[in-house]
Parts: sequence; C-alpha cells; structure tokens
Amino acid sequence: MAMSFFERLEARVKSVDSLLCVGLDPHGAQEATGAAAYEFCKRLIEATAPYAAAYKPNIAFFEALGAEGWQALLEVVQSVPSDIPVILDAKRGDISTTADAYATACFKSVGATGVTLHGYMGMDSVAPFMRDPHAGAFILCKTSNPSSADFQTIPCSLPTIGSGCQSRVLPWLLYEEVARRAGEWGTQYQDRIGLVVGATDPDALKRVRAIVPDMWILAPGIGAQGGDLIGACAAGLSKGASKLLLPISRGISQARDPAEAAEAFRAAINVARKQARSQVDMSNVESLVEAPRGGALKSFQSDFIRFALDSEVLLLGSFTLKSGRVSPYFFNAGKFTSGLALKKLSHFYARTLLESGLVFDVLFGPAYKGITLASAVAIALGELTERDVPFAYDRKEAKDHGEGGRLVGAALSGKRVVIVDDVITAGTAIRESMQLLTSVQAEVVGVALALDRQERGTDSPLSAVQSVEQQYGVQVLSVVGLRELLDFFMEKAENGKAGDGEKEALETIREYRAQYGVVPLQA
Ligand SMILES: O=c1ccn([C@@H]2O[C@H](COP(=O)(O)O)[C@@H](O)[C@H]2O)c(=O)[nH]1
Repeated sequence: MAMSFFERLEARVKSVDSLLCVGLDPHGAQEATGAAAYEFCKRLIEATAPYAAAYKPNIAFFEALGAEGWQALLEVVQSVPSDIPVILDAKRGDISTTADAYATACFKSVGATGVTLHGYMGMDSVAPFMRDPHAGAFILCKTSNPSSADFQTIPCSLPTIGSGCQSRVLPWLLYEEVARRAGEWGTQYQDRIGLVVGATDPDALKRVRAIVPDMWILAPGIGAQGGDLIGACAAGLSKGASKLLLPISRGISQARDPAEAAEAFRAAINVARKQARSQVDMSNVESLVEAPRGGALKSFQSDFIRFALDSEVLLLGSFTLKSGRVSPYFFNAGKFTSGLALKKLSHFYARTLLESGLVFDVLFGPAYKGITLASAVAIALGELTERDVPFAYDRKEAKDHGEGGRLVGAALSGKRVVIVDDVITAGTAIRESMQLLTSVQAEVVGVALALDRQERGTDSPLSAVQSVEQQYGVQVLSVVGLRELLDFFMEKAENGKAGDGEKEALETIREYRAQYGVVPLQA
C-alpha cells in the first residue's frame, strides 16, 4: 500500500537527517516569465536536494505569471525527485464544492501531495482535501506575519473537554482553538493534518505543541523574516525532536551559495534537535519561550544579556569611554574569567554563527583575547554540530626560531576564515588581522563578536563595525548589539519585571542611542 503524506515525509526526514523544507518562491527569477521561474526553481532544487526534507512552492509567484506561470509550476513540481514531498503553499478554503475543485487542482493538476489551507470556513472546507489518503494538509494556525495577532490571538472561551487547559491562568487564544480543532480533525482523518505556526513566535509554537504533541507543524519565518531558529526548534519540536518542518525560501534562494546555505540551515536545525534530545540547556530556552517575545530579540540573545549582567561583564551606570563619550553601559569581556563562563560564552557565539548560515572553514583568534575565544568557539561548534572546526591564532611578536612566523594552528591559505573577537572599538586590531590573513592568502568571510555597540565614530557617521564591513566586504556578526540591549530592557519594562536600575538604564540607553547611534547600512 502506498504511504500516506506524513509517512513519506517522515521517511525523507530520516533519510537526509533534515527538517529543512526549501521554499520555491521565484522572487529572484531574472525576468518575469514562466521559463525564468522554472529555471530558478530547477536550479534551487538541484542545489538543495541533498538537504531538503520537502519543497514548498508558493502558488502566488506562479499565478502572477498567468498561463505560463501555471505551466512552470507543473514542471517545477515534476522536477522534484519523487522521494521528496511537495507542499503547495496555496492557503485554500471555500465551500465544499469549490474546495473540492481546489483539491483537484492542487493534487491532480499540479501534482503536489501536501497543501496549506486556512480553516476559517470550518470542517467542510477542509474535508475535500482529506479524500485522497496519500495527501496531507497544513492548516494555518498562527502565521508568521506581524499582523497575525489582529485575529489569531483574540481570546476565546476555554474548551470544556480535552487539552487539559481548564486549570490555565493564561487566556485561551483563537489560534489555540484552531490547533485543538485541527487535532480532532487529524484524529478523524487518520493523521492527514498538520498546522502552520510561524517560527517568528516561539511562544505560540510552545503553546500549540502542548495542544497537539504529535502533529506535524510547518514553521515558516526563518531567514528573511528574522525568526529565531533555535528558539523555534526548542519550542516546536515534538518529544522525539522531530515533527517540525522549517520552510526557508529567501534565506536560501538569495544566499550567495544556496547549496551551502541549505546545508548550514540543516546543520543549525540539527543542533537544536540534538539539544532537544539530550535536554542540554533546555532550561534556558524554556524560560525564554514562556514570555512572549517582542521585537527582534532572540531567545538566546536575552540569555546572553542576562548572563553578561550576572557575570558583571555588562555593567550599567556611567562610564567615560576613550572617545570621551559618557556611556550608560560598559562591556568588558575580559571579565569572563572561568571555565564555565567561557563555555557558556562560546555557545552564544556558536549559535550566532550557526544561525547566520555563514559558511567558513577556519576560526581565527587575534592575540590575546581572541585566542581563547576562537578555541572555545571551535569546541562549542564541535559540541553542537559534531563538526571538527579548525582554529588558528597569531602571536603579537614573530618568532625567529622553531617553526617561526606569527601564525599558529590550522592552515589558513585558501581557507574561508571567520575572525573571532570580543568587540570592535576603533577597528585597529581587526585591520591588523585582515592584513595578516590576506598575506597568507586566506579569505576572511566574517567577523564574530560578542557585542556591537552600534554607535557612530567620532569623525564618521559609520560605526567601527560598519567601516570594517564596508572596507572589507565581510559580514560582522555579533551575539547582540545596542538594539538588542534596548529590546531586552524594554521587554522587561513591558512585563513589569524591570527594577529601578533597569528602568533607568532603558531611558539612558535610549538617549545615548538617539545621540550616538548608527543608521543601519542598506543590505
Ligand atoms: O505564516 C506563514 C505562512 C506562509 N508563509 C510563506 O512561507 C514562505 C516564507 O518565505 P521566506 O522567504 O522564507 O520568508 C513564503 O512563501 C510565505 O508566503 C509565511 O511566510 N508565513
């Protein structure tokens, strides 16, 4: 007997060890023609097939091209290898006779086996999609867009049966009711139903997962929409660290190398799965997904700020900087002085690197602080991904005996290198490292920092980080920036959890940013 949609999905997830669903949205097709859309998707499929658990073409991009777009969609679906499920993102729903025609279009004409639906019209609009026992449907539950709260979080009355929620203090929200109903429909239709819950809302993922522990969830919003990959996985994975499919479209199709980006996303998702399996560090993630996140602050970034405050690495008050500015905060990574603190710190860097999707071969730590940082981050990446990441560092003074020279550690020539340091102040140290690395034909692809102060230079509208980005064309990643610091204190204040010192910090940091903050560079 042929397998059901979710059985096929599970088989594919296992065979490529991946929960990544590659979005086929031909945003970037050279010309707006069916042929260009087809070529775009075909290339993407060829590049990403080894890492894809599923593909998700969004029908909108093909419909926009008229008849040739429809033809392109059919050809795109046909060009997906037969063992990879295709979910047509069509968000259908209508009275049953029309829904019947929609189901025929999705499954028979287009040839997809999965589809996205909205359930607003109720059961009889979903039922026609359940007739084919080999097809599956994901019902919109809590979408990833900023306005999803217009309707989806409207409180409604608690159900009287099931889901064990009678003892809840929290209001029961409309999307939770959708999840509960979908759970009932799923039982009726022998597990042919999944849900769509945006990765931009780990709190919603956590709530939905509690209602439907075994249902597949499609969680869009990673990449271009800024969702928190690790937080979303921690909140949305099922008990067996699975049943969460992460569709990523622009984050892969617009990457310099889509194959590498897909591989990196798969690895980052697998880091979270590994953590979920071994329950390592889940306490942190737990506490973070409990509180609804606002703004762009990711759960691990909150963790990091709390950790830096607790370790007195991040101090609040009044500090005169070298530039003469009086700063309301001061960050001194030199105060991470114990093994456990360094281990924790390195995991924050590792997460930042993994979530960025940056592809690199070697880490480089400029003397002195960078040496411990790069080596600790290499260990952290090894722990999280089982990838054995090489690292290297320099000496302040060249040796003229023994192996000689300034560089120590892994070979750098021809390698893609990420420089790991704590902060960039004037940028002098980074520039020296750039020189040293290019002199041995290494390609510096990125810089990873703990904190980006995001403030203008004294004689330039650009920050030191922006100048480095512009001058060398590299990506500078930081675990947090001034923006996240502000978000952190803002969230605390909004949740009534900020003490007097923190409320004051919020105000003074806001003022400081207004006076000295940078304008973001165009992407
Ligand atoms: O809640 C939802 C439901 C669907 N989508 C769709 O997923 C992709 C996301 O594209 P990215 O480029 O990875 O942001 C796109 O087709 C959306 O229409 C969603 O984003 N959110």
